Order: sequence, then C-alpha cells, then structure tokens
Amino acid sequence: MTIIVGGGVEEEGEEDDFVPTVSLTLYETDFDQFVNKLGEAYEKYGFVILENHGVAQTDIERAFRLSKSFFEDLSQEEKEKYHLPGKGGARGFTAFGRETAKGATKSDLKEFWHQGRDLPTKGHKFEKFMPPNVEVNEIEGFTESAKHIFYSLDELGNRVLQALAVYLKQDRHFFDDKVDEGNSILRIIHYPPIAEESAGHVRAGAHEDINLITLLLGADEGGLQILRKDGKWLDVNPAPGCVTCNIGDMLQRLTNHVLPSTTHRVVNPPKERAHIPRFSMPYFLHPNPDYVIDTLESCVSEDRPNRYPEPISSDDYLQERLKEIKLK
Ligand SMILES: O=C(O)CCC(=O)C(=O)O
Ligand SMILES: [Fe+2]
Repeated sequence: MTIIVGGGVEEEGEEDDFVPTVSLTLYETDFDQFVNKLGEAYEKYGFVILENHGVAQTDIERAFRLSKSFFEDLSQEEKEKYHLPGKGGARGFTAFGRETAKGATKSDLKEFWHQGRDLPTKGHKFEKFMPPNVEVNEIEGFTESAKHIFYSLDELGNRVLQALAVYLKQDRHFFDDKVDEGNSILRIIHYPPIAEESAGHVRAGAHEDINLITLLLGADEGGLQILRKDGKWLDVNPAPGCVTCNIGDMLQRLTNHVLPSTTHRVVNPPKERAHIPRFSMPYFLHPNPDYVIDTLESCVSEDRPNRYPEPISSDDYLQERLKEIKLK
C-alpha cells in the first residue's frame, strides 16, 4: 500500500512500518484530534513525527551549519577546552568515545555539545543542579543559535505535554509548573565518518532516553531505528525539517508504562556512505529537578498494578542514570 509519511511524501509499505506523522496545525484547529493522534502513536510506538511544528526551517539549517563548523573546523584541542570535568557532561563539550549505552561495553561513535537552561537569577534554588552554560568563542552565532533552538523545542515540547496531559486524563496544564524550570538539555551531536573498521562500535547503541520526552532534529539523515513491540527494528524516516518526538523513561515511569519509552539506536551507514558524517540535535525535556515522579493514579488499575510504588525525585533518577551511561 502507499502511505503518506508526512510533508506529502509517499512511500510503499505496510501501515505498521511507519512511525505516524502528526501536524501541529491540529493543535490549533482540533486539539482533541491532536490528543488522540499523539496518544495512539505513542501507545503503539513510543515515537511520533511532528510536522508544521513552527520552528523555522532557516533557524534549523543555521543551527546545523554552526554545529558542522564547531565540530569540523575546531581542532581537538580547541574543543577540549570546552569540556567541564566532573560535571557529568551537563554543559559544554563531551569527546568522541565517551558515552556508552546502558549495559553496552563499546562506546558510541559520537561527540556532542550540551546546552542547558539559563536560570533567571543569581542564587537560584536550582543552581546546584544546573551549572551555567559554556560560550563558544570561535564560532560566531553558535551560542545564540543553540539557545534559540533550545527554547523553540522547549516551547514545542510544552504543547506536546499539554496533549499528553489530556490523554492521561489530567488537566491540560498539568505539566506546566513541573517543567517550567526543567533541567532540560539540547544535545548537538556529530557522528564523524566511520573509519575502516569500527570493531563493533555503533553510532548510538540501543538505549532508552532518560527524560520525559525527546524532540529530535536531523533524523531525516537516516540511521535512526526503533525497536517495535514484535522485536523488529524499524527505520524512522521523517520528511526533512520534521521533529521526531519520543517518550523517555521518566514519563514511562510516571504513566506506569501507559506511554512506553521505546528502545532506539543509530546504526552505522552502509560502506558507500561511511565517509558521510551525521549531525543531529535531540532536545531532552526534563522536569524541574525537585519534581517527584510518583505514578499517576489514572494509570493504575487492577490489570495494571503500580510498578513503581516508591516515588523518586527527578534529580536522583537522573544521577543514577548518568552513572549507567558512563557520563558520571
Ligand atoms: O542522533 C539521533 O538521531 C538520535 C540520538 C539519540 O537517540 C540520543 O542521543 O539519545
Ligand atoms: Fe536517544
């Protein structure tokens, strides 16, 4: 059958072979339909592709141009200057070969930059959780562009969370005061060309995201795959400029697995494309660090007993998980 996969693009395949694309225009014109489409896609795949999301294509292209310039034009020494030791990679640069998927022995084939939230005041109660951002001096516009993408995806994420709140039978604004000072991170990733022999290392090993939801730019480059419930790996093929949005472990925990955090990975390209680098930008939307994740009552029933009777603070949960992926 022919399927429209977003942006009017047609592809051949079975309906189950595609992560659904949902348009943000529905958020304005038919919120209930937006809620249902998102909820259905998430219950089935844990992933959805968002089009007409309002982040300007020119801003996205600029951010990718500046990312390319940072990773390819600066020397290793210049990049290393922006690494903050002992901070769990929370801000600035993390070198190639550092992050290792939970349970994996071989590190991922990537280097990345982390941009976080700027706290509004000095002496803010979240300073101990959220260190200041690092400014890149060599690449004009890099910091400003990273901030712009951070806050644009944050705003988009808030709209997705409104829909999910309604889907979960909460007030539409349930998440608003739980994420307004969230310890969120924009990760600007560079996967360099693959060397002759990658010795079992992959661009990003199979993992689940830690946070509430992730909003990803750049997946149109290919390589991203999700693990379907039947055990098959499914390519995620968004139309250019779309945002891929998935559920992370914190939201899976809060919803007692009503919304699943789906395992995903980035596979190495075939030999003839091994010389092509890949760039992507996931925005990991986190709750405020003092928010306590306590299973929603609307997600517990006789058939679905509470898997997490012990509540946990977002920061304790995050710190545990950072150790597991060798960033702490
Ligand atoms: O690069 C991508 O497309 C996905 C990256 C990812 O899954 C992650 O960094 O958690
Ligand atoms: Fe991920």
